[in-house]
Amino acid sequence: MSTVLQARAVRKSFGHTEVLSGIDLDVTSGETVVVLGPSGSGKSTFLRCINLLESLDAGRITVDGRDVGYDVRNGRLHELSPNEIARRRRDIGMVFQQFNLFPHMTALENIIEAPIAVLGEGRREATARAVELLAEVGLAGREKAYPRQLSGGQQQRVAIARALAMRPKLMLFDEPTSALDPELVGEVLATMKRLASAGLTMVVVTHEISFAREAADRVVFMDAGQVVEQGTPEQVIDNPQHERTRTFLSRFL
Ligand SMILES: Nc1ncnc2c1ncn2[C@@H]1O[C@H](COP(=O)(O)OP(=O)(O)OP(=O)(O)O)[C@@H](O)[C@H]1O
Repeated sequence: MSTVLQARAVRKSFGHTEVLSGIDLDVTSGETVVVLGPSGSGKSTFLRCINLLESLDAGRITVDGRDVGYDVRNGRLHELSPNEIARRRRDIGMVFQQFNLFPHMTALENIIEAPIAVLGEGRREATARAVELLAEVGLAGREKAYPRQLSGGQQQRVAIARALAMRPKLMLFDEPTSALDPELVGEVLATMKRLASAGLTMVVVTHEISFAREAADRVVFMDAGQVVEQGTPEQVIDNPQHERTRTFLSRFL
């Protein structure tokens, strides 16, 4: 299996506070990795570093062998041109807590916008793919719906389809269900489980332990900017080796 994501000794501080204290993580093609950890442990910051929304202070991140989070020449993200950032980000899809759909565009328009503008796909091709993707996320026939006409769970599934339309090599999910009403969480998790089973390479930050148990190939437990332990869901969730993992998990029992 080829390595899609490789993070090495990733460090990041905000002011004097070190939020990531040397993260190493490899994700192979087709793998679903769920990152668990207490609030403030650095999970979102790590995803944001992968997706060039934050610069690294030290370390290296590659996606599909290409440096993404760090300009090796000078180590400074803000010196990359917007075009260079867009180019490096192209292989990475990200789904946020808030769906961030364009409110004045239909579901279909939201999905086809970037493939046409960024990948240079033709409208016909992009539209055909968007129709397929909407079906894949359980929203067949909702092409013409505007975000306000959709539930939060449906909007989040459009956001997932929009990210998939860019044909990413890696998908990042940052607490994709935490802004949803409880009754809408299941439909989003079911979509994500289907994508995981279909072989999408995914890193998912979530507090949904049931999702980790059912969909993860590997669970990574982070605390205080470090990977404390990782392994299969059975290893990490059912037989945690570290006190910090046990304390965290005890909240969900
Ligand atoms: N842009 C920023 N400037 C300053 N501090 C930040 C910034 N972004 C994050 N932090 C701090 O970094 C720490 C880690 O935040 P992060 O969001 O990565 O944690 P998390 O594990 O994802 O938490 P949660 O589960 O609550 O989302 C927190 O103390 C947060 O306040």
